[in-house]
Amino acid sequence: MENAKNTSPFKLGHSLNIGDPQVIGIVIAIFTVLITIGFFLWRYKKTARKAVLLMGLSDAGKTLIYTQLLHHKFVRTHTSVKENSGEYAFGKGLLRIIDIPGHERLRAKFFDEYKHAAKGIVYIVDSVTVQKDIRDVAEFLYTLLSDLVVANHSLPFLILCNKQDQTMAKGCSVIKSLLEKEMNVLRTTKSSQLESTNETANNNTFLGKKEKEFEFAHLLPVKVDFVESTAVQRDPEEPAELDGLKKWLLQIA
Ligand SMILES: Nc1nc2c(ncn2[C@@H]2O[C@H](COP(=O)(O)OP(=O)(O)OP(=O)(O)O)[C@@H](O)[C@H]2O)c(=O)[nH]1
Repeated sequence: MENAKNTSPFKLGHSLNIGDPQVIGIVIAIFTVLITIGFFLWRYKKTARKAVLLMGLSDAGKTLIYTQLLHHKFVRTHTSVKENSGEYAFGKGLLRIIDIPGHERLRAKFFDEYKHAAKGIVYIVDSVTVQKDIRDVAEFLYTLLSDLVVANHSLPFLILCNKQDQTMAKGCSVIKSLLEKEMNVLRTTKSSQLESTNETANNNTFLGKKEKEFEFAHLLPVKVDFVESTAVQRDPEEPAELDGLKKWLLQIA
């Protein structure tokens, strides 16, 4: 009994023997636990959701909004074939803004690549052509909203009604009701397509409340907000009008 007391590795003073295999075992165990915790913290930081995806049809203004937000300047843009990614810092906060190409053949691939890092999605709409392109605008939005990652993480959406400097631009409330009407139609066609082919959806294809007209408010806990923007400067000395977008970014950060 006396012997056991003296060899206890927890007893400081004369009984702590560094070469004791028991002590070595404990030290190795502590190191292993610390390294494992460190590794998980590092992985968590690396994969933490801090990206905001700029999405929408081609020509909506994503790349110009990206450059105005990050570099505060107007640039002549071209159809993007790859993503732009950069850090948007404000106060103590930091978000990664990712401008995803709007081209039909590219957008799904980029969305799949970045959706796991997304903290929110900005869906940019060309307010001039929205009525003419309503089917495509609504269909792409429907695809994004019914994605499982969006639903599981309740990712917030901002519908950004861009190009408000144009006289033919529709306002936010008109765009919202145009989209709600079209989403309603899409929802019916998508559910009957599924029924007729006897397929089971691999995502939440039914959006909103059954037996009710489609409303964005019914998507909660996925919150969908609408604001207006103008990404070109009306006057070269004046900044672009992106205040609504900036406020929303602050809210979700
Ligand atoms: N008048 C006006 N033009 C804008 C505005 N925002 C963007 N544009 C113009 O719209 C065109 C398309 O803008 P982009 O930023 O390239 O569009 P995009 O959404 O990135 O397009 P993709 O790269 O094809 O996905 C450019 O000529 C822009 O200068 C705006 O607020 N007002």
